[in-house]
Amino acid sequence: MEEPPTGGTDEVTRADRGVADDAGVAAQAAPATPVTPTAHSGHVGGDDGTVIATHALTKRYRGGQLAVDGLELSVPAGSVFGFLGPNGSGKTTTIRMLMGLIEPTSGTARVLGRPMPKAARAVLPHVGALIEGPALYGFLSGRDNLLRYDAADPTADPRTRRTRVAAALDRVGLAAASGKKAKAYSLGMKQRLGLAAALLQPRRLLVLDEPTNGLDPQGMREIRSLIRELASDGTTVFLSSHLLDEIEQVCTHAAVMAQGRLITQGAVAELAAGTRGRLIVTTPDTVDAARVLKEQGAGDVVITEDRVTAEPPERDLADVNVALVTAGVRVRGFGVERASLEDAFVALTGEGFDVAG
Ligand SMILES: Nc1ncnc2c1ncn2[C@@H]1O[C@H](COP(=O)(O)OP(=O)(O)OP(=O)(O)O)[C@@H](O)[C@H]1O
Repeated sequence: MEEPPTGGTDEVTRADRGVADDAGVAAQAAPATPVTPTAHSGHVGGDDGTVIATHALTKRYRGGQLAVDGLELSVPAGSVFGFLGPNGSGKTTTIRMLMGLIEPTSGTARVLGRPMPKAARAVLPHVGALIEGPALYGFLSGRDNLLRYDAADPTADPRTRRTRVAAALDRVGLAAASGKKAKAYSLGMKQRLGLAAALLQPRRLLVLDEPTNGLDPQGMREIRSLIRELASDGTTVFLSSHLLDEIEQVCTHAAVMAQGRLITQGAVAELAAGTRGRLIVTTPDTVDAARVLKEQGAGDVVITEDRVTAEPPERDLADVNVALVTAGVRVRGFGVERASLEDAFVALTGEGFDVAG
């Protein structure tokens, strides 16, 4: 498919995006993209229990970069779905296609049961999005920023605007700071204000692109607990992240991307369970223990201080323990650590998970 004729960019439209900013606040994709539903918008579906479904979704940028390659994504309703991958693996490109901001080169994407970008006008009012940081006016207070967002939504009743804005501020814990100028907000507060904008209307789906990026640990915890709260109300949350532990902490489901391709997807517990954990032996006799473990068929034996870790051999681990003790190794601890999503990623790709920004 040809690129859309939008003045040399890959954008379908920038009409709904934020603009002015006097305080260096990221003025990029608008959260809670307000779009007028069309006469033929009708019912927005996705009733097969899948909120996002893509088929062979592919994006090749003009420069030739294959950013997303044949993606088959399936996001169940009610899930907190983590879209995980190192920087540059194609997450943002995928999200931009899902939100109808750019056209796929080939393949299809359905959001809430409708094709994107074709049905964007019908679908987007049901979707709250926070992409690449919220677009805020730094010289306006948090509350006034939200009032502007709400006013930009032609479906929002002006008579209930103030109540709606107050409720959204309260929801994200910004009620007390709502009179402060947005430029005085911390990064975490700006993210929360972006989330508040996405929550002005009831949403069936929230799409959050790296919502904790750049936040300090406290800010990360706050946003994560907010996401959990939102999900407990039944809203499906689709969030991208390059942080494995974030996905493990927050998400029920995940898809793992690497170099534009889907590596795996499914319930987080099952993704990790499919991978064997590591055998951990705690002992003062690490060198002997490492030798015995190798003799017993263990792979990737690593010594760290008083621990030897290894890929468990195929045999009964009770026999491995007996072999250690028989060889005179004083075993203080012996067990298999549950596999993490990172172990699963490494097992699937044969590579470490590069989180370098
Ligand atoms: N507008 C563009 N034009 C050309 N190439 C692009 C464009 N946007 C992204 N890319 C390239 O496409 C690939 C995927 O980028 P994308 O931003 O989708 O990845 P990502 O997983 O979201 O990474 P990050 O977390 O760093 O944003 C990268 O190699 C990137 O350089």
